[in-house]
Amino acid sequence: MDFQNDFEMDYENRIVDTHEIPEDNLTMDNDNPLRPKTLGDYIGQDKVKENLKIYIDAAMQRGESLDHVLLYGPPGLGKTTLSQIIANELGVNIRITSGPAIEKPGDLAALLTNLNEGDVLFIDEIHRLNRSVEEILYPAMEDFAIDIITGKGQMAASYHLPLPRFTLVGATTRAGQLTAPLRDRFGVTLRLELYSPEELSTIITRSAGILNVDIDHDGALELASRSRGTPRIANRLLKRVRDFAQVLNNGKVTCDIARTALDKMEIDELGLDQNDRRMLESMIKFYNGGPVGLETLAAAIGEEAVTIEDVYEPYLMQIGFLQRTPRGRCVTAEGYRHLGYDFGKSNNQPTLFGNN
Ligand SMILES: Nc1ncnc2c1ncn2[C@@H]1O[C@H](COP(=O)(O)OP(=O)(O)OP(=O)(O)O)[C@@H](O)[C@H]1O
Ligand SMILES: [Mg+2]
Repeated sequence: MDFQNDFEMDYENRIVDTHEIPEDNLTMDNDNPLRPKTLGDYIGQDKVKENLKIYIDAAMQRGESLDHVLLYGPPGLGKTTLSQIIANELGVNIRITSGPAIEKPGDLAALLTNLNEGDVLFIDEIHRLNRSVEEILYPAMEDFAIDIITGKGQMAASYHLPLPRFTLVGATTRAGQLTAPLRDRFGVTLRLELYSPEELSTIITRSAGILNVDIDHDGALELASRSRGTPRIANRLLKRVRDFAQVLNNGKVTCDIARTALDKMEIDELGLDQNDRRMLESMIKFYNGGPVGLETLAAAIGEEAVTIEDVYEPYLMQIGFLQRTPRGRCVTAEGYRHLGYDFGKSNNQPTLFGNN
């Protein structure tokens, strides 16, 4: 069966991709004005905020550094933002790096020895640290010290280097890929959830205020309900819809304008774009709705398995269109209906032109 080409997708310009793209940051210095700076400005994630506030207050009252914090959840939900808020609330500096950027143990040693007492070291994609670097991190996190070995053979010498008491904030989309020794060294583990449309509409209204965009309540809610539970997408859609509003409606974003713009961008009323629909459709047409294994599915639609897991699945599962079973992924009856197919019928043809 040669359907590979039919299902090649346009990933490069996928507006609902949850990963960061340069235009998400409005300024070159990475100081995105849409990023809330305090816990009070950070919308949603109430459980996470409540707990974090207590840990931060307690640490500050004792005059100690905050325990190491692990943040996990799908891309674009606010892990980087939250790490900056943590440093801000603690009144300390933050150093930002990522797992793949730290290549050698020496790179990490340099970062650690340059920290001040109480500082936050943020390591994004911490599941991608290499082994030799990770091993330096264990004693650094636990004993606030590292052992550095210089020279070789008889000339080798080991130095025990004490470090300031710092707070490591690690972020990952996949907590399951962290090694057990690393995971165990975090005192606080917080899981970020997809946002509700109401929360996203508050985020959109706040961002619109910062960007000077005139948007009404229904316009914000319409954008919110198509943002896949993800603030990064909500902000991105707002910027695109602003252009339509400017040309078609004197700059005012209403429900109608939001709808027109999103329809033109082929993002349906639930936030699914062509890629989501094609993935579900290929599962229905070629695998009878599943179960189909992740790798098979990835090959069929010409996409990486990790992207399917990180980007497509969290939202499709959240809205109940996709299920993960031990034998593979399945499209649910709801998913069939949304795409306009009959559930439980083989050799499926769309009943109508779909529901969208
Ligand atoms: N709770 C929130 N309230 C308001 N805006 C938010 C919130 N969370 C995230 N944002 C906005 O969403 C954007 C993306 O957030 P952020 O970069 O922190 O995501 P992330 O979880 O670090 O993603 P990644 O996993 O891709 O690094 C930010 O620029 C910010 O404007
Ligand atoms: Mg980030």
